[in-house]
Amino acid sequence: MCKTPLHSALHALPKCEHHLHIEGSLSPSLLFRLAATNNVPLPDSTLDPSFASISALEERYLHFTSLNDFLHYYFIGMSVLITASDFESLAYEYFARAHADGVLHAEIFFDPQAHTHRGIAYKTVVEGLSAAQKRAEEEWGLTSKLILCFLRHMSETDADVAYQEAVALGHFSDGTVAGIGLDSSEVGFPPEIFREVFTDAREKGVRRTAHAGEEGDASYIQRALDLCYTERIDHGIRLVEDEGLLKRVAREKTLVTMCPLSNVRLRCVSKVADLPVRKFLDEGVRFSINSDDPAYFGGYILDNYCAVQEAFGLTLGEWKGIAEGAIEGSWCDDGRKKVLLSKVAEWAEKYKGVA
Ligand SMILES: Nc1ncnc2[nH]cnc12
Ligand SMILES: [Zn+2]
Repeated sequence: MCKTPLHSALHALPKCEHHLHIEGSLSPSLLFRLAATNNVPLPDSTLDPSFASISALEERYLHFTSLNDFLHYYFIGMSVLITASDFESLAYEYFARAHADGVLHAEIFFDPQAHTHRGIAYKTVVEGLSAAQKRAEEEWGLTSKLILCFLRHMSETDADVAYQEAVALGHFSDGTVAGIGLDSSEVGFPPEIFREVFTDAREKGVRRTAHAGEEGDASYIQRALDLCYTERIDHGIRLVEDEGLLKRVAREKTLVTMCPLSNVRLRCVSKVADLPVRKFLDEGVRFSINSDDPAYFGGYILDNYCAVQEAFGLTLGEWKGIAEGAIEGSWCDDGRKKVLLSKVAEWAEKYKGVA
């Protein structure tokens, strides 16, 4: 339990999560269990002692030095996911945890190329994730969307193969997949490499987002917006380096999906208090708070909310505004948004006077 006196109010606050890599919710214990069940060899622990035990791997996750250092473990980790049922269990466990943290709507990333390149069919991945989404909605009323992410360290041709597979299966037109995103190593892989696929997505009415301004400078954000027509920016913390761009993002109400604990673990900032939360609030930048890869970064969404509260001491009114902005920036329909907004209003009424 975190130390903030607002803990129960933050717990009860109706939340939307927009920045969650489902493969990043694979805990070391599940990783070892699936490696054994599926007979997937893990790296030799004489070469990398992190793989000697669950606790050794957990300990290693405390010391990432950069995004690329983390990605090395992230891609090894997901190699244990083989069957549709593995993907279903992974996503169902994430939804259970998100529900317990007060998430009512989640938009989750998946990395199809990381699976197809090791022989796991795109259809297998989506079948498992969709089954979990259905169960989460039936059991808890937790609505969700899938966002197909392209790995930016791979070519645009490779991204297009993944994209065309989803198009051919009708996954964008039938709503199985709501949108596309861009993740993996940022610096040296600017968004415009993928402009053709993003342009096609825009023409087809497919929603678009991209990681930008995590390790890359503010120009990555500007290029994602102008050359890939992204409607959201994932991370976006380096927006503060370009005052004009920041004002534009505020004016255009572009949602920035922040991930505080991730930014500290990957050393983008040294502490949560160094993130531009106060600046974004003062300038009217719309943002949500998210967990990114919770099994790797030491916390799920509520831990991230609490970390922000401990660092910035926000008021209930400010949290209400953040929650409303997160709903407005979601990709669910207007009916669902209305329901979510009314729950935030009920929350504000219930907790008024607490702080
Ligand atoms: N924080 C992050 N940045 C870029 N790519 C990712 N893939 C998973 N987590 C990521
Ligand atoms: Zn991310």
